[in-house]
Order: sequence, then structure tokens, then C-alpha cells
Amino acid sequence: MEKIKFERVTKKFLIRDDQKKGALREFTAIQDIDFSVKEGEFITLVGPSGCGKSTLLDLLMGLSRPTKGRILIDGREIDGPGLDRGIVFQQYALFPWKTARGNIEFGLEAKGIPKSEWKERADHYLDLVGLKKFADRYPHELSGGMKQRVAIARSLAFNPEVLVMDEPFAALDAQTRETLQAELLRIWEKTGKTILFVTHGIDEAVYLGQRVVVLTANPGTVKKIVDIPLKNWLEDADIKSNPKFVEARHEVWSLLHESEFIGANI
Ligand SMILES: Nc1ncnc2c1ncn2[C@@H]1O[C@H](COP(=O)(O)OP(=O)(O)OP(=O)(O)O)[C@@H](O)[C@H]1O
Repeated sequence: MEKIKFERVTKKFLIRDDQKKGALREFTAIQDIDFSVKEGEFITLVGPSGCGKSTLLDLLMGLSRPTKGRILIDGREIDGPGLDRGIVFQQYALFPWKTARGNIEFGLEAKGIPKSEWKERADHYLDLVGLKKFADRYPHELSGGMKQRVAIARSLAFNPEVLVMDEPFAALDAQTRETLQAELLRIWEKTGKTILFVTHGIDEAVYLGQRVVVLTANPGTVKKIVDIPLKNWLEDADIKSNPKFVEARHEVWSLLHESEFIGANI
């Protein structure tokens, strides 16, 4: 079943016109973005810097409206922020004065979940991200990877149907990033969430996504959606050496670099 549908989504901004003093002109950040995400699917998005990934996520979160087109969730048009969508950012955005559990409980309070449910829910999700023993620690007592686990637990705790992730592992060291990638797949399998994950990392996009949406440089459009034929990520410890992984990775890499090569040939 279709969970999210981007229907010819275009977003334009008004920016200062450098040619004419005091005048404004239209700038198209994304144009005619058109694809669907299936219920329970893990989809990754990659694209050159400035191609409009954050703009697209803002639209999906209901923080701004498309200039043209629309975004549907379960067939309903998005008209603002909602509890059906949760987001995890690159920076953990945790309150330093609250413990791991306190940070999750705060999210539950903000979402209007009854107080009687907070502790149990917070503990359940802390357990899910492997932080059961760290519930009473403050952010400064946690590593970067642990903080990001708390952020993931906080987003999952109010049980959104769609989890949006905006380069959530970009600030972590390579080893922690790999661990969290595998963890996220495990959590995804367990919870069955629909996940839309934005990244700059080609390896990360191919490793996590069932499909990788490759965007073009400005204005951002869908260049191609690459199917990733691998199914048994977690059983294969060295999946990144699998020829199918290598091939998919190369395809995404080529799509991202095509425009650069064309430029280089001129
Ligand atoms: N509020 C705004 N007003 C004017 N222009 C904007 C606004 N928001 C974004 N843009 C422009 O739209 C384009 C896309 O920006 P966006 O931040 O979505 O890209 P991105 O793909 O997320 O970039 P990065 O990968 O570097 O994070 C950029 O050229 C940016 O300058």
C-alpha cells in the first residue's frame, strides 16, 4: 500500500535579484518531484548539496507548503505538522538538563500522551535502541552515537507512522555510524515503520534503502530511483563486498557524478 505520495511537487522561493537592485525573483528549489513510498518501506534520498533535500523534508513535515503539487499520506494531503510523522536530525537536539529518559518523556508530553504512559514507553524505546542501562544519564554523559540513539528513541516513542531522518549519522565517526546503520535496520524490521532517510553517503543510501532516490542538482528533480536487490543485510556481515551491493553503489555513484563529468568534458 502507498504510504507517502509526492505528486509533482514544486517549491519556489522569492530571493533578491542580483541584477536589479531592490527587486525579487523566483528561485526554484525543487521541481516536479513525483514518487511514492510504500507502507513499511525504507527509502533513502541522495543528491548533490543544495539540490533541495531539506526543502523536501520541510514540505513532508508540513513546515512549508508546495508552490505546486501536493504530498499525500494515506491519501490525505499534508496541510501542517502532525503526529503521524517524526523526524531525527543530524544534531541530536536533546535537552542537556534532562536525562535520556527525561528527553523522551518530554517528547511524549509535548505530543499529549498521558503521563501514566511516559515511563513505560520511554523505557521500552530506550531498550529498543540498546540504552536501557543509560536511562538516567544526561546527554553530556553519553557518546555521540548514544545521543543519536536517544534522539531516535524519542522520535519512535510517540509512534509515528512515518519516520523522517535528515542525515542522522553524518556527525558520527565511521565505526559508530556503521553500528547505528545496522541498528536502524534492526529497529525498522521490528517496528515496520515507513522510513525516509536523507544522506550524503552513497554507501549508507545503498546499505539502508530498499530503493534509493537520486536527485539532480538545482532545481532538484528525481533523476532515477534505483532498486536495491539485497534482502539479507543483517545476516551478511560483509554485505558491502557483495557484487550486487558494489554494482548498486556504482550505479548511484555514476548517477550522482554524471553531471560533473559532462561539465568536465566541455
Ligand atoms: N527559505 C529559503 N529562501 C530562499 N532560498 C532557499 C530557502 N530555503 C532553501 N533555499 C534554497 O533552495 C536550495 C535548496 O536548499 P536545501 O537546503 O533544501 O538543499 P539541500 O539539498 O538540503 O542542501 P545540503 O545538502 O547542502 O544540506 C538552495 O539553493 C537554497 O539556497
